Amino acid sequence: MAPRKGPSNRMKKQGIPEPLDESLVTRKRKDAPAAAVEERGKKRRTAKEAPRKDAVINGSKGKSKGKPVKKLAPPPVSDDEISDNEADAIDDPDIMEDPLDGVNVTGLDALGSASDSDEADDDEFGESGSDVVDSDTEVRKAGLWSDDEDEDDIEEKLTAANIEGLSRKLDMQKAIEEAEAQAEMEEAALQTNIAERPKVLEDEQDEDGRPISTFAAQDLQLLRTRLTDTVRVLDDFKNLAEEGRSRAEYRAQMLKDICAYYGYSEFLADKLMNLFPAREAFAFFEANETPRPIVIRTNTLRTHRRELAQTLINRGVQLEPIGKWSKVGLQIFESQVPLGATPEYLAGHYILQAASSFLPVMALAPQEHERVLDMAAAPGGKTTHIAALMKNTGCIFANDANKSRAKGLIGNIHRLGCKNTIVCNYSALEFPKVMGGFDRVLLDAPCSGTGVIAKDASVKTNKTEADFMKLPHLQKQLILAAIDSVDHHSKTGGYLVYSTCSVTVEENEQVVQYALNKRPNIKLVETGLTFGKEGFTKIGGRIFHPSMKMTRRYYPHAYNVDGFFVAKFKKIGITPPNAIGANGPSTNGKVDATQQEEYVDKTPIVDEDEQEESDFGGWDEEEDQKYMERAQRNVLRRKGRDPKAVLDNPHKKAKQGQNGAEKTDLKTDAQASGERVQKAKKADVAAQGAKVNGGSGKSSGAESRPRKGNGGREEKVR
Ligand SMILES: C[S@@+](CC[C@H](N)C(=O)[O-])C[C@H]1O[C@@H](n2cnc3c(N)ncnc32)[C@H](O)[C@@H]1O
Repeated sequence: MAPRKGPSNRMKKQGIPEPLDESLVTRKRKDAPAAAVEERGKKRRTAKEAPRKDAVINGSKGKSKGKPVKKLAPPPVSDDEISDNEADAIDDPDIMEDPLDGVNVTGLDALGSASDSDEADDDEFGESGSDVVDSDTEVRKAGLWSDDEDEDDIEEKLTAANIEGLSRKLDMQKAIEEAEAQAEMEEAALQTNIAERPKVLEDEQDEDGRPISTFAAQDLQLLRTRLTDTVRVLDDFKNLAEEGRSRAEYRAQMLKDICAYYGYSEFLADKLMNLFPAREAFAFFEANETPRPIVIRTNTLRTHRRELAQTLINRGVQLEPIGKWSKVGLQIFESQVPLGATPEYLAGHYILQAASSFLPVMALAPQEHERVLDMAAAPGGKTTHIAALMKNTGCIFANDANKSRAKGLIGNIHRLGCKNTIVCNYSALEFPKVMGGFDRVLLDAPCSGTGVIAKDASVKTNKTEADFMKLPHLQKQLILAAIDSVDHHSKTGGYLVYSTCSVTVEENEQVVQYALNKRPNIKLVETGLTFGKEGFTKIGGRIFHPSMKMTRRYYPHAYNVDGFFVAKFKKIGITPPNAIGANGPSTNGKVDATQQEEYVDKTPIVDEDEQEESDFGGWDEEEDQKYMERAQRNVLRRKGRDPKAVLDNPHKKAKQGQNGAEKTDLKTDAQASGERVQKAKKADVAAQGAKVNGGSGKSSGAESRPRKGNGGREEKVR
């Protein structure tokens, strides 16, 4: 892969960033005009020309001066290379696939302290670990290497070994400061050049009433200027908007420019823009243009973080602890060796894992000797973290529906020395039927990957309305299966963590709300994570349960981590008999009298037709319907047909089947593929049911067996 141009976000310490400052924007689209490239080149040259501050670091000025900058190592071998056909719809946020690029720098802020459960005994860097970002040597030494005076010599050596990276860090800091100053000047000039109310909107409009742009989309500089102006206006509409112009017009302009500048489909850009105020939305899109830092997680089953850091530094890796919030993460600034092929990597001392992927496991907080289910586990970043936290005790069932990915999972489990883990290959929808009664369940759900666009830019254009119907539908089914796999009687646990690497409301709050609606026997609890934004309780006309505040959202522009969502539930009782779906722990020997009375429906959840509404209910079904209809109208419009004329056509209506299903070609792509998925799923479930039952082809019997606690009466099985 060609090296990235311009400084990378990887060099930034993970932490809460400065308020949006356009000067910090360093990376534009690859097709940016030559002027922009030239400008970046200048900045890089500035960085090189900036005087080094080696002496400030450790008094050994000149040590690294003149030392040829070695060619960087090839990209780390991804732990996720088995990912193949899943790539489209299912994103794996965990494994860093990008090559190391260029010099890496800048300060990390601690985002909070690691919870006790986060391998507390591995805190070799001490409390001051995060202070090492400071260029002051003394702080660095004390914080990074040890409090142990006997090890002064080693510390000295290590500090020297890391010196080149630190020196570059200072260079880069200086370059950034200069770039900031320059941008401030530009901004000031811009402010004086433009009228008080910037002229952003064109007078001409298209047939939809949207402004027509007078310059070509490839005029990126102009586009960017208009974008920042529009953001400014939306930020201070009262004072900056042109007279007679509405907020909607500015928003439409911004949407158009976001699509042109960053290359998003209008559909996705709109969805993402709706999550934030204009300024923050801009910061989000901007952050998606730069990769996140390379991070490795120390495998505490094999080594300690300090030991690992020492070894890697000796190999020419520049690194730092990730921040106070994790005691096992190391941020890599630069490496002379391929991180996916070092002896330590091969010996399983670490795994390349995105920082935000630590979070769901930290929230899960698995305890020693517990029984844990990781429902969608491949390639195993989180499973192996769970195993480490459990110190290889208890038992983890690591499941993934994708066989080839499950093979990679096995590879990682072996490499990292997890001995308490059993790998299985079911659709997680089957899980209450396969087995249940888990102390804790992690559902790191398949998702659209809108949190990892920096890693996979194809998400910008390849996600459709259909995806945002199919995926939430699957996620809703999975979360019910997950809940029903938890043992609410667990003495130590009874928890479920739901996570995605997506930032959309449909895949997060809506799924959580759905679970709360369908399972009154669960409640949201605090995640225990020390940073992260609260989940939405209200957005775009949707209202969620107040406890949604306890869920956590992570954004690239806010924390320099992949976009992520984490929710933690506690199961507080049996699933009531009228609940939709399954509930059925009985295989761990923990069945008691109460459970005997429990409604046990081990049927995989394949349909949601019969769902009742609740206080917050109604929105899921109606909402889905609304989207379906909108999608249908859009498809017709795209085909150049008038949706009103077609959809209200009595002839078409007459063609509808008895159940109201559309039998004409009016079905949207979304509907058609949704149905195909349902059919395939049913077939798959049937086949897997056969597999579970020894390949006899018979069902488990759950479908025909009278339900317990129901007076022998047959429950309706979907
Ligand atoms: C986000 S990735 C999981 C990443 C993993 N937890 C980790 O930390 O390495 C989602 C996974 O869900 C799996 N998956 C998709 N549908 C599934 C289903 N119905 N049952 C189980 N796993 C499924 C995919 O194969 C994919 O590996």
